[in-house]
Amino acid sequence: MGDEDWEAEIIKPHVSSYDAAFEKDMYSSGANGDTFNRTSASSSEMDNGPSQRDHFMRSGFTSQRSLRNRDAGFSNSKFEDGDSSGFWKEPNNDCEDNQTWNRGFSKRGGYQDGNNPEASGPSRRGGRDSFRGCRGGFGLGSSSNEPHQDEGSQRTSGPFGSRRSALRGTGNGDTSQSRSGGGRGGYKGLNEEVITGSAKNSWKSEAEGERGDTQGPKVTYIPPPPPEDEDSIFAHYQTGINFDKYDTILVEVSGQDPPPAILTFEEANLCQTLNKNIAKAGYTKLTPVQKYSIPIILAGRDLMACAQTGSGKTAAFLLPILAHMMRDGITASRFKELQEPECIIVAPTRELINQIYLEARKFSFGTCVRAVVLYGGTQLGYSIRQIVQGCNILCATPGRLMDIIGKEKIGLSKVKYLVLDEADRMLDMGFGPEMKKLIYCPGMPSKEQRQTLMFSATFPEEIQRLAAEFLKLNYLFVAVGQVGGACRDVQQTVVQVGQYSKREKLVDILRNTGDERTMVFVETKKKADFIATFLCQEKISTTSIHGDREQKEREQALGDFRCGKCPVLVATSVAARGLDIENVQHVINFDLPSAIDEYVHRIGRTGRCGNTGSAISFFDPESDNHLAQPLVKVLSDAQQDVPAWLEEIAFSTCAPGFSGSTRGNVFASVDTRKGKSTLNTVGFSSQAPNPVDDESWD
Ligand SMILES: Nc1ncnc2c1ncn2[C@@H]1O[C@H](COP(=O)(O)OP(=O)(O)OP(=O)(O)O)[C@@H](O)[C@H]1O
Repeated sequence: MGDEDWEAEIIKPHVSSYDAAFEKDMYSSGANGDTFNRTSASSSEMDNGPSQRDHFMRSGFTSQRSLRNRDAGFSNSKFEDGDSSGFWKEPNNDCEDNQTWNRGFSKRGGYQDGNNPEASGPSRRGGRDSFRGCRGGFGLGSSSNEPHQDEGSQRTSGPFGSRRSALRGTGNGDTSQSRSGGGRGGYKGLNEEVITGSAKNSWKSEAEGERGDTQGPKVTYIPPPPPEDEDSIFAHYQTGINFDKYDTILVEVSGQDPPPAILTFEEANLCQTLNKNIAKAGYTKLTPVQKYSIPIILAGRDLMACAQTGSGKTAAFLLPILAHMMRDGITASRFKELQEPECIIVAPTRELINQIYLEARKFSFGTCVRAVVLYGGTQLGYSIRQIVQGCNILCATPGRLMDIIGKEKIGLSKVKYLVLDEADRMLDMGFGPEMKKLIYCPGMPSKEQRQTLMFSATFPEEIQRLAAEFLKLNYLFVAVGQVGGACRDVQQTVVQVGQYSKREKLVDILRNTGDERTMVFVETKKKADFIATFLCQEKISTTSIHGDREQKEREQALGDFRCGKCPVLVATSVAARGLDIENVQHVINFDLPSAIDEYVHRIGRTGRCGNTGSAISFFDPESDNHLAQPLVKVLSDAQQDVPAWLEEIAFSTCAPGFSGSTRGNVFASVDTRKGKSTLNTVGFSSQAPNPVDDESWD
């Protein structure tokens, strides 16, 4: 869309780009309405490997004692006698010893002990689950070739993987979107998403070829409004049996003069409306990150907070910000041409920022604080229409945010709070430049004049150092448990599976999990389509989410997964961070990510808020050896069984400084201001995701 168009679009009614004929094609006749391209993954294509059965399928997986003991569903004999059709076969040497045993790494002790804006505005309603519609499954692009054939070469072999900076334009925001067909990279448009290629070295030519193409089809998608009824707004899932165990996790606060933690919501002294909303949301007890972060933010301090996945970081920043806004009053008015939000929240993906927005809307319910969300893949005019109606809390993905700033639809001079959720991702090579642009935008208050808050479950040291540019010198660092550690409520299992055996194993697992919600992570968009297609062919109701799907499809896929219509969601790393979906019981890493922090985020889609979950990861020694050491560390720190074979690989690929023994090092403080940490950082990402990862981000 050209610059000249958006004004008109504000006035004109819009229909989305949705094409009924296309939908009919794409959403027909699969298992449970799922669609797949029957010609694209024909059995002949899939069944052209060696025909011998993989030894591992007979004996390896079932020898995982912990798995069998803890989750009978996974230790079914199906692993021993799966059918032989339709799979690539793997020579039988991909699992010599799959026994799980402890060698001093696991079971090392338990948890460580450790104006009066209120009610004056129009009420806004909606719900946390804005993703409506449980219609079709997924539409698929062509995936006629086995994807791994062009992916293997992209896997990283070094500890930090190969890195590539994201290429972003600075255009007008409405973008051309490619479908996944043809397996091309995911050029998604200016500013919103990275330009990538699915084949080695292809990104460059694609970037050059498409960068100047701002004339692609208009993005006209307007997301459905979130539900407006109070029940939907405050819908929530129950905290799990381990919620109270959060209290035993050791918390360390570093930096000068931190305010004391609070123990109860009452101690936070929030206004009545906020307290009501907290109660309606079902929150009765603070999580550790909330106990420490809320008073720090209320005291006006800058903060970098690291706490495990699913432990309530969103409310930890939203509640004190809202409390301040209620106390200080707000200035935005729906009648102003230029909206000047007091708070800007950025997050790396569209679905995550939408989720944060819904949380902001929930907690600000019944107040005159108005939250707005902007993200790519939606009509720019629609974004602008949202803003001009009044905007106090602006939740945005970086690309769309910079577009809107460029259009002078928001002013930055009133910004008091800048929040970077998934901050390590927001500061890496992919988004870092955009974030720097943001803080140096004309009008943006300097770091001395604003409060900057960063949250994540992982905080590589290099990223912490980069963060200093955004934060006041005396910022506080809150570490809940092990920085970068996995949530202990997720039972982690790593199994050795060769590339060619993965699909068979996946199907076996999914047949056992049945309708239990399961997220399957793969490394590339093309593979996500391929695996989703394959699962549908296997009559497993599946949908997929990745950066090549149109936004409407992404939201629909998430909606279908949330409501259980499609209990299996195949995803790239676009869904790895932040997504809070009720009842996700299993995460399967069909492909391991190239960096361990990504692993921590992925498995954190289950086991949230004190609930338990399981994660199974397929470890392919051909491509994943670089992850062995950090994986051993993450498993042992989370008191999980470490397979002997994984330890062997970890020791054999031992980097200087890796002791193997992490005993006694359950909690390592890694506020970089305190000097070099004891954490071994091999395999921890410090910059950007590798080219395969970042193709899916926006
Ligand atoms: N004090 C609380 N009491 C009950 N539920 C809570 C509390 N705090 C947060 N929750 C709920 O816990 C779930 C996880 O919270 P949230 O999404 O903020 O986690 P997170 O730490 O940001 O996770 P991630 O690292 O994956 O982004 C949400 O459903 C949220 O509503």
